[in-house]
Amino acid sequence: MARSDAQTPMMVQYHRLKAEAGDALLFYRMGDFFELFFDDAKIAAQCLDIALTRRGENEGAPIPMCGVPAHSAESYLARLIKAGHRVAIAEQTESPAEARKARGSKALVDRAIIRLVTPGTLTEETLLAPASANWLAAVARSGDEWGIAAADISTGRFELICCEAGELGAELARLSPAETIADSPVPGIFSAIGKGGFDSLTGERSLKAQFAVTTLDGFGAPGRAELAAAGGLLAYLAATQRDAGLLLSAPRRIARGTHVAIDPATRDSLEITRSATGGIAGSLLGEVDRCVTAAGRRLLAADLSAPLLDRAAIEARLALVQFFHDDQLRRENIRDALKAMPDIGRALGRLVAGRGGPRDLAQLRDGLAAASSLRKDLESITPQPDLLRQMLPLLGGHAAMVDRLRIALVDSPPIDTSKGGYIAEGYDAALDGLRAASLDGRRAIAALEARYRDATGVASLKIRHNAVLGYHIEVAARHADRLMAPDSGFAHRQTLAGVVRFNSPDLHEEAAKVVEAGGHALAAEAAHLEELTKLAADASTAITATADAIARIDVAAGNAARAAEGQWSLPSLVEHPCLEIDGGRHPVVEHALSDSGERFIANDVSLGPNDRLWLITGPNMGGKSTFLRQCALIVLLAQAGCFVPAVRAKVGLVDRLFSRVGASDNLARGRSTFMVEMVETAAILSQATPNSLVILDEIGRGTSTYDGLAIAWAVVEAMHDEVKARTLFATHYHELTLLADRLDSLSLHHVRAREWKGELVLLHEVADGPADRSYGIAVARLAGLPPTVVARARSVLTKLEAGRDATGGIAAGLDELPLFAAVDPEPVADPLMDAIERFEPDRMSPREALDALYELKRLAAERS
Ligand SMILES: Nc1ncnc2c1ncn2[C@@H]1O[C@H](COP(=O)(O)OP(=O)(O)OP(=O)(O)O)[C@@H](O)[C@H]1O
Repeated sequence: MARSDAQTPMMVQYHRLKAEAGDALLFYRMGDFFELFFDDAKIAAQCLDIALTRRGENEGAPIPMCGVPAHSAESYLARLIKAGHRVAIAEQTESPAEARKARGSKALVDRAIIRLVTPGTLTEETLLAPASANWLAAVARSGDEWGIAAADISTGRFELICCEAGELGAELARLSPAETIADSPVPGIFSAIGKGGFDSLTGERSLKAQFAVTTLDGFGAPGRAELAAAGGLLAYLAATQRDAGLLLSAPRRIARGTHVAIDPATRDSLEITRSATGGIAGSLLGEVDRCVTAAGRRLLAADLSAPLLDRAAIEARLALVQFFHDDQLRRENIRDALKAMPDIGRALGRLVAGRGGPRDLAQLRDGLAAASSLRKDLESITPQPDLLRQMLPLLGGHAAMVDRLRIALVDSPPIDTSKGGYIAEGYDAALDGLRAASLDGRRAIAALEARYRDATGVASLKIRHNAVLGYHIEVAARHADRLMAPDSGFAHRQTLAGVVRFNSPDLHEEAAKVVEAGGHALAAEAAHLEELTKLAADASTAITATADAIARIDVAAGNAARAAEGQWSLPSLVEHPCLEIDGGRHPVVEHALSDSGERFIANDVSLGPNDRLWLITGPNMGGKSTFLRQCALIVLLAQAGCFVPAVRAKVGLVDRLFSRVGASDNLARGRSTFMVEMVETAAILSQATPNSLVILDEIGRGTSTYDGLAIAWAVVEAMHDEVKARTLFATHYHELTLLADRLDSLSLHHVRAREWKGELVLLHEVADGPADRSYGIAVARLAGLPPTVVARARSVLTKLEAGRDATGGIAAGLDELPLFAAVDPEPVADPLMDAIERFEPDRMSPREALDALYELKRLAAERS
């Protein structure tokens, strides 16, 4: 793409803009199209499945080109962004006529990049998923602290988060950003490079400027890492949005300890907002969601992604759910009212970004009016839960704006604003006058048409309008002679196959009136649109608060509906570490079973200080994994402020939630399955606290039996003696049940099964005590393993069991092993210390001493 001397001025301009766009695809506006050239064209043509053509030459080679119509560019943009591209939009900043006037007849139209469209900076309805937040996250580091600044400019949410390196993954996983940026790649996190500004001083300055404040104390005095991240974020937003406005609420500082820490592996394993296959269907979110607004769905996803730690805050949410749960009629009335509400948060986002239109204003008008009547409905009900009482005032207060929008806008404004017609009659007398003049002119033109038909005797004569000729008279070619006569009063304009077009002084005069009045009317409407948009933007804080309150009511009413539908119950929360669930169910598995006409068996759990580790054995397919996960999901739902699928649940608040499945396939991350399992287990052992809930499903199964059992054994001991978290541990290693004799707070449980007339019956019931047998071969038979193989397996098993009985099995003597805590930790190899001990300075030449120094530096670097 090097420039050649023979480049046209247009190509020179193109290359300048492309250099500015960097790795973004350049949409280069040419008339009614956005064109892409060179490699950009090849990428876009393939991604969009559109024709790749050629245009002119560059250095002797044809230039690949493809284009998309400007009026439908959004749908193409959506596909490119979804495929992971960024797009720079280069618009014409003057009309061809202006260019000619300013710089001569051959002047090139000026173009400039007006916006960089990236996944994290979208505001258009067509580019966003209605039910998902669209976060842009900037990550920065200061010393040992990491900061995240995250903004969703489609609704204005803005968060600042401070965390340690180990928590960064969990915090980002909570947000699940559409785009993550940093000033250099962050290990373990896929991040694009931002546009600079990642330092705390810039961050402080930019925040103060953005919110027009002189101190950041009002924002909770963010630390250096958060400020640096905010600096990077605001610089990126400025670079991508250019001159567009920015909807940003004051930053909410997410203090440490606000949310239950849930790392990415646990999120995947519990399928919280996304199922293993990637969609919402089959996830917890999909199963809980009964919201009727998109904003409600976004809030519910955020709630489930970040369960709370503060009991009062959770109970406030629960009280609101109960308020709707207890009165079905009230709930359904409110949900009906909510259903009709437009997404005012996102409409506001578009308006503030300068990409909104009269339709967005109409959405504000209708949404804010509906919010105010919702307030009236709710106000009349007593008693009200605290959260509702706090939110009610936020639903109103927009009467003046609603009134103004009501009189200013037509009922349902057109999508295409280029022809006007969105400002209502009676709002502006001058506009009405212009419209009347334009209408009079058009009437006069219609009258002219009738007059000319009479005068010429051509009944098919028409007065038409097009972009090139404006108003003109058109007759079929065979009648043209009558108008061609020099004294006819008509002036010839154009002859086409079949028709001939004319002008006349009267028509010219009337047309000028119409065009002038129409142009002025359009300009007047545009001015009103701008003014009304500003009015909305100025009230953005209050409108956002209304949007948030509506979403919270929708989430609570939806959860109440879900609870009523599935007989879910109000959980009780306590501060001490316990977990008591009667009749708990796994909502997703229950749903799947009911679809196939089967019944889910509810199960109980009871963990407390003296019984905090349950070791669960039982056959494959017996329901161990389901039981483990349902316990975690019930805790998660409870702390998110939702009712839970159980008859009764008492939840001691959990600070961290961990869920690990042994040797799950994770080749995508480039590690062996067993390695992943061990890395994740190590993370739990180092991060879980006595207030955590840990779920370990067949840890240790990814290696040889001896190694696996040894690891599982040691992990159980460590969980019990050191970590002391509430733990559910499912295993096939029956040998682990020996631990029950030694570990006081460990108890044995199993999922029940029976063999009946040679058939295995899985009861899916969790009962006390160890499983009597593993039933592995019976399950294999159930799965259709050939009878010969099953028979052979049985005889091998009999032999193995005989050997086990004779020797005491692979765990023989393990119960006499001293406790984990009493075992000396394995000495850790330290090459640096080894080297220091090996060197003998008295025997070294200066050269050897220098080499030794270099080696020490190298070893020290490896260690850090
Ligand atoms: N409580 C239950 N009631 C009814 N059916 C259940 C229940 N729990 C599990 N199931 C059914 O059993 C299947 C297997 O459950 P799950 O995966 O939990 O078993 P598992 O014991 O963990 O098996 P494995 O040891 O092979 O991993 C589920 O897909 C579901 O269809």
